[in-house]
Amino acid sequence: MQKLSIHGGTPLKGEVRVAGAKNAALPILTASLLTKEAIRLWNVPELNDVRTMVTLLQRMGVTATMSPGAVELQAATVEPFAPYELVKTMRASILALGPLVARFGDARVSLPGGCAIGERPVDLHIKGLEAMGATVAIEAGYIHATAKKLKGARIYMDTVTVTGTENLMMAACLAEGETVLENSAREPEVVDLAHCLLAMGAKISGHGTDVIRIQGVPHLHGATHAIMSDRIEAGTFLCAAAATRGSVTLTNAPVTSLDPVIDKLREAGAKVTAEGTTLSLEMARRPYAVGIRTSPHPGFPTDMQAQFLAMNTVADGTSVVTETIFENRFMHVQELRRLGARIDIEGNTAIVRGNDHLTGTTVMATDLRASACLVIAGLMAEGETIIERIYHLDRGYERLEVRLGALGANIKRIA
Ligand SMILES: CC(=O)N[C@H]1[C@@H](OP(=O)(O)OP(=O)(O)OC[C@H]2O[C@@H](n3ccc(=O)[nH]c3=O)[C@H](O)[C@@H]2O)O[C@H](CO)[C@@H](O)[C@@H]1O
Ligand SMILES: C=C(OP(=O)(O)O)C(=O)O
Repeated sequence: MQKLSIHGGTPLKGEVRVAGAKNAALPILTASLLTKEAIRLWNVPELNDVRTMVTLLQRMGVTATMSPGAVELQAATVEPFAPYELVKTMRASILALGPLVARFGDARVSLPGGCAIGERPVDLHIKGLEAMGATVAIEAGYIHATAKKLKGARIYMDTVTVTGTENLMMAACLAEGETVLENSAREPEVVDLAHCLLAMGAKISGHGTDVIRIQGVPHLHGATHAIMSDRIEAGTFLCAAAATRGSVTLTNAPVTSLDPVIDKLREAGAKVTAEGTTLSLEMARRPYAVGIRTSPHPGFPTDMQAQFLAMNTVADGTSVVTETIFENRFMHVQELRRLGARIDIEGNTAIVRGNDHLTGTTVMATDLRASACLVIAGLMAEGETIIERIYHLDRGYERLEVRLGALGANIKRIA
């Protein structure tokens, strides 16, 4: 199994281009199931999750051609079935459910099961499809949804769900009549999906707000779409630069969707400037401790909590970090403690007392952003940090060690 070896202590310096967003690419890839015509995507990140999604689509009969940064898909004939062996490696496979039942009237998608960061039920996806007239049964671990023709409905979601909103928005595109999604997610990735669907001929308004209206159409057509840049990858580079007291410039950066992250970096003492899609950060001092409370967009993203927690371990002062989205998203804390971090957990809150240094040792990554957190900790720690189980990292970061190496980090992948 591959590992990362990091010798910490070098401030990150230089320029890096932000890749396409994993969490926009995954739903947009499944949107290809909504039409028999070709969908051409640009700025597609080269990630294991993207390869898994393309494999899943190919397994269903979709033809896919991948070239660096681009994917072309055509779902002319499809077997609407997503098997457990692929769904269990990537929860986002649930995003096939809405498009499949909307276009083919019959879909069998494996239930994703639990996850290292929380239980992550999909009840709101199912309730929404039922409200649109689908019959949904759980059969031997599979969600089996059928509908002659989905019908538009007013759907209220009592919890803000990103993939739930995306699944229902895609399904509603081919439903009869109008669907209104109340308390829908406002995440930039939902908006990017809406832009792709609009290019395919969908009638959607209100994306980016908490009420999305979709007027169903009989058919969608082919389209070309460039995936938005990854705000979480960008935030991770910024956080790593701030934590190592470095200076970096990001190009192709999704600047406006980074407001909550930039705000906290400035509070930590970083100088952050933006010009067009270029974002620069300079950190001249030990970071100040910053309080974090995760919440749906435009609040502070849960996918950046672990990286800021890493920075807070060496900060000047004590911080309180509260995770409100996932009930078990502090698995990185016990690993950070092994590096010398002083963190107490009380329920969904971590209290971090800043230490003036961390010391390298062997740690284990438990999920995607926990891996990024440990990389940042390794970049700050004295001596060598070995990170095991980095397959989590490869799900969502494109050649991270190569790009950090180009910024001066002493980091390498070892067998
Ligand atoms: C592929 C993708 O885009 N993943 C992102 C997406 O995950 P994902 O879409 O899975 O996360 P959700 O927004 O659905 O989850 C938010 C909360 O809603 C709960 N919930 C969700 C659905 C449901 O049917 N019932 C229910 O109770 C979840 O358990 C969680 O507590 O949004 C998360 C929250 O920003 C991010 O961390 C993930 O990176
Ligand atoms: C939790 C994440 O992804 P997923 O929803 O694909 O597990 C993430 O990107 O941090």
